Amino acid sequence: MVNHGVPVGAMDAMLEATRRFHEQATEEKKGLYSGDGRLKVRFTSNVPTRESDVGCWRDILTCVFQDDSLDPQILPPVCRKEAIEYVKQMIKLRETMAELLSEALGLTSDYLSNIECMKSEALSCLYYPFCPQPNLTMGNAQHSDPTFLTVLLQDHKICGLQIRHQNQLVDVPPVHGTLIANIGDLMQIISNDKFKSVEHRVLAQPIGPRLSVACFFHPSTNAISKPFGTIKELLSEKNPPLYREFLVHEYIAYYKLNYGLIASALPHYRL
Ligand SMILES: O=C(O)CCC(=O)C(=O)O
Ligand SMILES: [Fe+2]
Repeated sequence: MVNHGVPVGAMDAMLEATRRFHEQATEEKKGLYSGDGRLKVRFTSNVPTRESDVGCWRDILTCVFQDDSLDPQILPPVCRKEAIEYVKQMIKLRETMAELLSEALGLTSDYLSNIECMKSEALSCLYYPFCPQPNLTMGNAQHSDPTFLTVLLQDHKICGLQIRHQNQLVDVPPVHGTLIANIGDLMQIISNDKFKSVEHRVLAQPIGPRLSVACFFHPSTNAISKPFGTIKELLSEKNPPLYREFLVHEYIAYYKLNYGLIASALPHYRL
């Protein structure tokens, strides 16, 4: 868990703003309801569209800050100020994390920043309502994130998040004022398995609502159009690439198509 100076006030305000958005009347939210992943701001709910889809017990407000920016006017007024401030803090944290992760890989500290693999943020403001039959569903099916890095802010009153550790699912009890940094699949690929993405899930529960805000870091517009592959500097005769090159949007499309059916798209890209 890390917190490099993100004010606790900005974190609490973001969770409260998430609650405010979701607890509005349906009339207020329905204009943003859409399954069109190209929209920068959209509201989605638990509606599987195919028979094989896994439905999850939660609603999501997604706000995409492509290249670190988003027109404030399209953000819902009930959470506009808080989301802008929170993303500002996430960008600062991203800069620190990019340096630390570059150095941990034995690269120059500006390496990950230069390849712009985390230069955009998709803020996912999650609301898991009270569930009357929690044994029949999940809050979030088991998965690893198809991102480079995820910074997760979770409700400090209600548990539910579990990660897979040594083949067992273990609870991650929330601690007020802390954030969780999860390596995503795409970082695992470019680091040639030096960093490992973490599988996790969220239980549906007979208490609620549980709130969380995930900040998914993905590439800049410039970087996202080209294929990514293992960082060349990490390769040698003894360390051949373990994965084939990938286009980020293809990776995400494969992940979405199989959400809930497989935990990770990594094996699909393994050489
Ligand atoms: O709500 C949480 O704590 C986790 C959410 C999550 O894993 C995701 O949205 O990818
Ligand atoms: Fe996740």
